[in-house]
Formats: sequence, C-alpha cells, structure tokens
Amino acid sequence: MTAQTLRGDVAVLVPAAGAGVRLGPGGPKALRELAGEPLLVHAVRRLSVAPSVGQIVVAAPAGDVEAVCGLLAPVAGVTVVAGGSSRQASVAAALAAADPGLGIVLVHDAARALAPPELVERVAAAVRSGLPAVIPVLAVVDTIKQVDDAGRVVGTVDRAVLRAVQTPQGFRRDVLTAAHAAAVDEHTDDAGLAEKLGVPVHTVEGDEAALKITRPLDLTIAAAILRS
Ligand SMILES: Nc1ccn([C@@H]2O[C@H](COP(=O)(O)OP(=O)(O)OP(=O)(O)O)[C@@H](O)[C@H]2O)c(=O)n1
Ligand SMILES: C[C@](O)(CO)[C@H](O)COP(=O)(O)O
Repeated sequence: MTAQTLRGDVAVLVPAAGAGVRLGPGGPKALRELAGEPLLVHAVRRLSVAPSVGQIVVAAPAGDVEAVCGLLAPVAGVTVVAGGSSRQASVAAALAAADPGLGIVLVHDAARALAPPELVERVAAAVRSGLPAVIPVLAVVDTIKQVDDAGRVVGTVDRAVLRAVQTPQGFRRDVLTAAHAAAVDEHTDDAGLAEKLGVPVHTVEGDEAALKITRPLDLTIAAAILRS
C-alpha cells in the first residue's frame, strides 16, 4: 500500500471486529488472509482510492487494535478504534470517532473486502444528491420460501419485490447519528435502524464483487474474483 492522503467529504466506518465463526477457526475474520493479505487490508485499500473518501474509521477486534494500526499505517486518514460485542456496537464506536466535519457517512463491512471503489462512489453520490439513506442492492436469484418451525413450506415469497442488501450503506451524518442514538434492539444493518426512525431508505445497484465473505466457499470465490 502506498502512502496517500484522503481528501473527500465522506467518512467510512468499517466494522471489522467480528469473530468469523461461520468461516471456521483461524482468528478474527478481518485479519484472515486472501491472496496473502488480510481481508481488512483489501477492503481499506479499495476504500482509500475512492475519490469521495476523506476518512476511514476501522472498528478492530479489541485485542488487535495495535496490530491493525500497524497493518493500516501506510494509509493516511485511517483511525482505528476497538470494536464492540455486536456489529451495531462496533459501528457506534466508529461513528463516535468520525470527523464531525464530514457530513456524509458510509458504513462498510470489512467482510465485503472486494467492494470496488465505483460502488463507494455510487452510494456517496446518491447521498450527496440529497437522499438521507442509501443502500446497494442486488436482485434475488433464488426462489424464496417461507417455512414454519418444523421446516414445512408455508408459502412462496414474490422475489420480484425482494433485494439482497450489501454495503457500503450511506447516510447523512445526522441521520446515522440519530438512528444509532435511538436504537433499542439489535439490527443486522444500519439501514434497519434508519427505517425504525421512519427515514426513507433508497437503493442503488450493488456489485457482485461486494459479496460478504461469510463461509469458507466465499474465500474461494473471492480468490477467483481477484484472479479474474
Ligand atoms: N462484534 C462485531 C461483529 C461483526 N462485526 C463486523 O461486521 C461485519 C459483518 O459481520 P459478519 O460478516 O457477520 O462477520 P462476523 O460477525 O465476524 O461473522 P460470524 O457471524 O460468522 O462470526 C464484519 O466485517 C464484521 O467484522 C464487527 O465489527 N463487530
Ligand atoms: C450489513 C450486511 O452486510 C448487509 O447485508 C449484513 O446485514 C450483515 O449481517 P451479518 O449477520 O452481521 O453478517
């Protein structure tokens, strides 16, 4: 990674403190390697070349803050804080350390290590255009069934109205701050918190390369994406 200064109007919060249980043994997921480098380094490198980005705040595993500072030292404009016991707590910790002068805040999973800078720009531009909350989405390609506790099918959901949600998710800073301040329960994404406040959430097209590395096969897919 070459040293560079970040100059944009967007703070990106990077929750990276997860254990990676579904990936299997091997330490915190963000520090697991893909093509010889930690997932977090792949993610931050892509964020740092997006022209809109002015600051990156990483929520690292609490025991690895120093190591993560070392890993990311070559990128100017990166702040590292200790993450929390849930993704939501990690985002809240990163938000508290974000530069108050940056009016747009994106939240991006370290686990979506190959999200391209173009996706960051697409989300940032949509927020800059005046939208309060923006998420990247992809059409659902599988047929989706609703099942009961016994695993029996209750019905088939109309997939035309469904979308799979990715990160980065973008927000006006005051919207994300209010959403986290009002949180009373855990949500799997930040847009869910904004929805609870009645904030309209808009979508932009996602990117298949922004897959969330969750299970072992995802690492194989990510390695193939890198090679292609
Ligand atoms: N306490 C937590 C839990 C998750 N995350 C981050 O949130 C993102 C999305 O979470 P996920 O992919 O589910 O990661 P893990 O929680 O590590 O996965 P698992 O549930 O398999 O342990 C990841 O970048 C992860 O590091 C976080 O910062 N702090
Ligand atoms: C934020 C997210 O990546 C959007 O798809 C997802 O909700 C994270 O969920 P996880 O259960 O923490 O992996």
